Amino acid sequence: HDKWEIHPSELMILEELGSGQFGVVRRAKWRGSIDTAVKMMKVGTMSEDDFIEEAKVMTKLQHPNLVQLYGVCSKHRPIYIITEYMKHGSLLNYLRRHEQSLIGNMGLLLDMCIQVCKGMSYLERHNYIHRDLAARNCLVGSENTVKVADFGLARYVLDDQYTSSGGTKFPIKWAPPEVLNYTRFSSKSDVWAYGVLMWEVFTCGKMPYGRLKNTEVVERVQRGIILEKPKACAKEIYDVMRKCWSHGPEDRPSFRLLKDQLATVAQGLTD
Ligand SMILES: Cn1cc(-c2ccnc(-n3ncc4cc(C(C)(C)C)cc(F)c4c3=O)c2CO)cc(Nc2ccncn2)c1=O
Repeated sequence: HDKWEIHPSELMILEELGSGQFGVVRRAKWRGSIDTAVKMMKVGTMSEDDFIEEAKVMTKLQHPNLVQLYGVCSKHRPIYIITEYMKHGSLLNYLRRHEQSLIGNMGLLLDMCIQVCKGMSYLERHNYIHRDLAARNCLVGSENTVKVADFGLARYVLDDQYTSSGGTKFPIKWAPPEVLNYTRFSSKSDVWAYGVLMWEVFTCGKMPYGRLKNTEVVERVQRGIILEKPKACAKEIYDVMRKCWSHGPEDRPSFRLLKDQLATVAQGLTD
């Protein structure tokens, strides 16, 4: 019996949580009491057999700052992907909705960044690359817990508008030079994206580079022009962001190092 295979009869499907490029995601109760989110994968949007194979690995990735994959319903189409439920939805929407109460609270904003860093440090330790880290792909639960979601799923997207760096859906604004030029993903390209996520957090959900077109952003990133310091951000926090945007991946800190650096900054805030 495959542990990661969930029988649909164990799910009581409830309200819709949203719909992305993969189809609808709904809240569900699993085995009567466990709150879950169920992705009902629109056929043709993802290479399902490859994903189902990978799901066995993903269910083993367990950390307080990763949205837990509980399992899949893979015996029918569409397949279902069942994960942990996070009641406040995406970090991006949370930042935008709570800007007034968040903007002055540097300690809370920094804590959100540190939680994401812890989840990413765990993935880094397991040689697992996210490939689309951004505030929109993190989720907020009770007591301001923040978790990284949908890690690794980018590999199974079939839409080449999303997968190719020239595509209209490619996350250009979160991509470092080596990804823009050679789609060379690594934990260090996740670190670049993490720097942009920190910028999103300290601007309470602004769009990086404003309304600049993707071509203009590519040009700037390749010339070494980086995002400006957000007003609500202390200089030593911006210094950490800038290190994440080092042109060469080898000059960027690891998530492991970032975790220690941010903890030191957080300590400095409370002293
Ligand atoms: C687990 N989970 C998922 C979602 C939820 C809902 C709709 N779309 C998504 N998304 N969002 C983004 C997304 C992105 C990808 C990439 C491959 C990285 C491009 C792949 C996905 F499969 C998704 C997905 O399914 C999510 C994120 O997986 C919402 C939750 N919660 C709430 C609560 C209140 N209001 C709204 N959502 C929740 O707890």
